[in-house]
Amino acid sequence: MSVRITDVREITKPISSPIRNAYIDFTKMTTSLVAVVTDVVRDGKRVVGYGFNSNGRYGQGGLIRERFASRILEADPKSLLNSAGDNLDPDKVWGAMMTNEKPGGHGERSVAVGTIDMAVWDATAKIAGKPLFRLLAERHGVTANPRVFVYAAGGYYYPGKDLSMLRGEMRGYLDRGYNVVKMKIGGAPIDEDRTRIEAVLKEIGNDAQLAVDANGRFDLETGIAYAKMLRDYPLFWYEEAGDPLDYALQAALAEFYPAPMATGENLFSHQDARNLIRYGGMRPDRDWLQFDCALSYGLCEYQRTLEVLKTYGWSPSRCIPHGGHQMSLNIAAGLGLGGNESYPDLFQPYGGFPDGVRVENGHITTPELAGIGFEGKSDLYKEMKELAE
Ligand SMILES: O=C([O-])CC(=O)C(=O)O
Ligand SMILES: [Mg+2]
Repeated sequence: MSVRITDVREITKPISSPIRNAYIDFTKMTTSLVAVVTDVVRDGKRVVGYGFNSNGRYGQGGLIRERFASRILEADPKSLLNSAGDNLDPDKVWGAMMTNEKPGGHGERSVAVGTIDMAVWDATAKIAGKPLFRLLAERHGVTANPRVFVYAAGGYYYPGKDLSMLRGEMRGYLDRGYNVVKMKIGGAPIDEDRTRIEAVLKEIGNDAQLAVDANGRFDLETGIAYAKMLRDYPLFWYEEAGDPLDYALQAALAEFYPAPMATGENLFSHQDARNLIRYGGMRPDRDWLQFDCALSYGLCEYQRTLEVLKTYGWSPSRCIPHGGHQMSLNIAAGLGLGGNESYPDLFQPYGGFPDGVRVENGHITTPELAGIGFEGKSDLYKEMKELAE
């Protein structure tokens, strides 16, 4: 039986909206949708793996076409297979993509590779005829747990959005079964943010907890001023206060903020993750790590990141990835992460869960669909099929 990647396709799609966080607006946001086409047939259908990058970084069509897709297509097909020769070996495909790439400078390249890597894992699990989370658990010798904690991310700044709209948005998440919600801070003066936080806390009462996200906006002084304000409230976490690479700032904040903090969505390699753990003063008993494989060289690299964390005594259960995609849902269910982000009202059709999956008590149950499960989400699969089937 032949197993061969016959094509790697990319199309850049808009995921734009008028929302704004403390650093960027999303009026021009895009994503790369990628298809890895194979010559394998399962259940009478050609196996195609799909991937896309999560929000925050833009589509990567240029890099994908100029370097990463062509390296896969130019490689000896046998060099991309597992030792039995009956499936792709994602690490080998990853190695082919990264040929002649120097170390360091992890940025847009990591998004391009992460997007293709998602499609390669989707194809690999489909060829194996299993949900990706089951495949991952088997490979790591652990027990999968399809029940995954998810929280609702939103609370963006938005033209004309007043406190009652913010409260209504949060109430909507509670109505849909979430018990942790997240809102943006740092895009308004601190007193206004305090008022926004108090309004949301009043709305959610004891039904849910609130996390806040500054999107890397603060210098040390502002980060500390916010820490002093935020510690008056029982927050779920204080996220990405300062620049993602300013580990000293992150470490200094711990002196002013004893409650949980979260960061990592803008760290794109296991080396950067290691620096955060070495120098960022993150506390393994309470803090959260948000590395997002779709932005950071994919699951091949994410597994190396988890190894780094293990070396430093961190449990995978402290990881709740950024991005709200089904790929991280599978990693959470397969490898015991602490949960996954979700954007109930944003970045559609890319975010979210397969049709019919409901949030109950802040958890979902990952369905038993082959691959990542994109075929179970009809609006998303419609766009995917247009690219490759
Ligand atoms: O607003 C964004 O860039 C997304 C983000 O930080 C998050 O989901 O944590
Ligand atoms: Mg964030």
